[in-house]
Amino acid sequence: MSTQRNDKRGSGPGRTGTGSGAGSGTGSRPGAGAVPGPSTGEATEATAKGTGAGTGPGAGTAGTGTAGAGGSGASSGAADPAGGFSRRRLLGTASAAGVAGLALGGAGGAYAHAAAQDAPPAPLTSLGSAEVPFHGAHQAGILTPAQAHGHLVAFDLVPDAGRRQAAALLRRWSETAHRMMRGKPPVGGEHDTGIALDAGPAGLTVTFGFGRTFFARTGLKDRLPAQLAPLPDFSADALDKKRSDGDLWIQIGADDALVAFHALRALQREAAGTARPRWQMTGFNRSPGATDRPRTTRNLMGQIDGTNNPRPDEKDFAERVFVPASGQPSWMAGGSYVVLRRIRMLLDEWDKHSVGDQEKTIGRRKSDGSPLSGGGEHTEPDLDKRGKDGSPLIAADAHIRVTSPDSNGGAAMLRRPFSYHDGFRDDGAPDAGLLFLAWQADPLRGFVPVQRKLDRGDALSRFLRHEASALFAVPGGPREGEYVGQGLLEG
Ligand SMILES: C=CC1=C(C)c2cc3[nH]c(cc4nc(cc5[nH]c(cc1n2)c(C)c5CCC(=O)O)C(CCC(=O)O)=C4C)c(C)c3C=C
Ligand SMILES: [Fe+2]
Repeated sequence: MSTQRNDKRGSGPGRTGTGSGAGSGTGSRPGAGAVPGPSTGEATEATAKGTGAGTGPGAGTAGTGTAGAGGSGASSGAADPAGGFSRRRLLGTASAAGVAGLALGGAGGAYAHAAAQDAPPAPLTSLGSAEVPFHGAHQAGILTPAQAHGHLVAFDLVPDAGRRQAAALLRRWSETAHRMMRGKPPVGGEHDTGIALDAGPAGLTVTFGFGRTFFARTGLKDRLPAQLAPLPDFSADALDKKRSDGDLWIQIGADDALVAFHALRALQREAAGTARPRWQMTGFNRSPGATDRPRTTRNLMGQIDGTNNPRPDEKDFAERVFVPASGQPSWMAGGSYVVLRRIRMLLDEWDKHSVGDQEKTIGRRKSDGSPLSGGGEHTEPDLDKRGKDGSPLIAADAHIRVTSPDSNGGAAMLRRPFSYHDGFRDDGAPDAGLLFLAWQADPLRGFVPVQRKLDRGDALSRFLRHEASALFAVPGGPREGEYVGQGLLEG
């Protein structure tokens, strides 16, 4: 089904992904190179403009299928050419059902009924139909441009679940992730509430990881990677242990909020009896198409954030981000280690400062992200350049100086964060900030040395509070017929 969808619309750059040996979900970014991360969020929309999104497949399905009436219809809809069931086709059959007098209820129902009669079945937009491959050298959701909606959720195995139960869970989860990333309902569709029934996969990615505690609980201590050693304590940490760590981790991203929640709900349901949610965080990024052209996203402090991420076209990119094929342990080949930090921003404090002060704090202009040493957003910052008064244009404590690989023995990481806002605190301040996600081949050559420096005090840290922390081993992408982590659990 989904292949057909992409074929008809053209599979140009964006979240249709390259699916090449380079790994799954490598969207490329028109006009700005294949830069992963927040900056690429608009690639899909930019692609849509040039790919004739109007030629929708399945446009003639209305009235031909079995109307999957009601909530569980996702599992009883029209068969697609690949032998599965497609929400896209169900959109057509639902229209037919409406004409046949299905109770839709209320004004919305009346509107839907009229719309179903008047309009030909509308094709999904390119945003809805964007599909990221599940299989590949790397799991999807690392190189994939960061989506507009994200959920991060950690699970702990229940006391009597061991290696066998964990393997069965990863097999179930992988199958469901694979299905949903193609716009199909999850495994066990009879229990599915059809939350995203009318939508395509909308760039859905599901990424799985293993925490340090998983290995003791499953008798796999001999396979624990050295890279999962606990992160050091940082002096400014104020970590909530209940929202930190975990045996298992899932990152979900999609450009539609219902698609993202649907995946979260399905995966949580499938964990029942084997693992319990430990914590969950919800985040967001700019929506594809919100800007005039693909632009690097902004964080909640208003800064352009993601400019100087390592790029896949750089020669040392793969070795910085991914465990090599010959790396140890062997089950982590093609994998990566992700550090999560929930970082609250002191926005009320931040807002009191002038734009000039805010720019000095980072070392870049707020308007266009250009470094204070001159040039445009993508000009390399000149850390040696001085102003007329002899002082460095990028201050000694500016965030980009303190975090730059040049200041940290080459340490680098791929940042792919989500913003979050969870209401207001007792003092009235927003509980908002960054779900900071850093991907690297080894945290000791990525996050750790840089955070040690930040902990000693850069200008930005005054406005930040690290409130939760976790580190997970994220294995390479599965091959066809495999589940994520099979090399660990069965190797
Ligand atoms: C330990 C690593 C890092 C943490 C924690 C971190 C938090 C954090 N950063 C911003 C905003 C920006 N960061 C920028 C650049 C940047 N940040 C890190 C690392 C951490 N940031 C690195 C390695 C870099 C790149 C440095 C370089 O090579 O130039 C920028 C500038 C634009 C960009 O390149 O992305 C901003 C803005 C926030 C708000 C934050 C915590 C909430
Ligand atoms: Fe940063």
